Amino acid sequence: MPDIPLIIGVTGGIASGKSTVARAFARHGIPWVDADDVAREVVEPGEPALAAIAERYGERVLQPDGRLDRRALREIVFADAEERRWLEGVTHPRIRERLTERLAAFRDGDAPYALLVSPLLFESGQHALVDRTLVIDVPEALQIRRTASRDDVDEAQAQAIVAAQMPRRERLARADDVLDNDTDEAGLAERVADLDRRYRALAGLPPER
Ligand SMILES: CC(C)(COP(=O)(O)OP(=O)(O)OC[C@H]1O[C@@H](n2cnc3c(N)ncnc32)[C@H](O)[C@@H]1O)[C@@H](O)C(=O)NCCC(=O)NCCS
Ligand SMILES: Nc1ncnc2c1ncn2[C@@H]1O[C@H](COP(=O)(O)OP(=O)(O)OP(=O)(O)O)[C@@H](O)[C@H]1O
Repeated sequence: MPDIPLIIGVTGGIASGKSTVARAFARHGIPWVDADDVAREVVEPGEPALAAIAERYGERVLQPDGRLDRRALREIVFADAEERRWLEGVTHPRIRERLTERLAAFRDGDAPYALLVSPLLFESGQHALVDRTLVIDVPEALQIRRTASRDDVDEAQAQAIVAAQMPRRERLARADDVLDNDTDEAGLAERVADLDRRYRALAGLPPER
């Protein structure tokens, strides 16, 4: 029997649909923490990670008000793997520390299970924080299309971000569960409802009434 509540690690490449899936689970009363949100918190003004980034790259990665210019940093780190590894070295330990705190609060709470949503669950070792993993899977062409239509990135940069992440096949091989998101939002909601029933059973709870 796992700890109650169970923590499910939800992962998938950029624009695979993780946030959309998390919102669908929220409709079943399931809370989540998103590693991308926590990654933003650790580079807020006053945080040591932002000071380290400013020291390495200077003014060109800061906005006039002193906040991080995310687009400028994105262009640096997705063009150069060494810079990306440096940035991860500065941010990931801090992200992990905060995720650990948030997950501990979920374990003390009364939800049947909770989600850790992270694009780099396997790459960053965050999978050690969860009991079970769910991979959101989409074909690469659809992933690139959804990235380019949602974010202010062109197709070449979307490709570079995908190339910086774990290959689809490897991620699938490591998954406990897979949610195929090559569907519309209604189809996605049905797949989430099935998983919710499964996770409640795994947590030793009756289905939602
Ligand atoms: C490079 C940064 C400034 C770009 O910011 P931006 O607002 O443009 O993008 P955002 O943070 O919303 O990330 C969008 C997507 O990019 C991908 N991504 C982000 N960081 C990485 C990385 N280090 N390696 C591979 N993919 C990444 C993820 O799929 C993520 O969902 C930012 O992503 C960052 O600080 N990354 C390092 C921290 C990190 O690894 N975050 C991922 C969650 S642990
Ligand atoms: N089943 C679906 N049908 C149609 N559009 C979808 C579906 N799932 C996701 N999308 C769209 O694809 C885009 C990416 O989805 P979402 O933001 O949930 O992905 P994500 O994995 O959280 O992305 P990231 O980690 O890059 O922030 C969004 O514009 C979303 O509305």
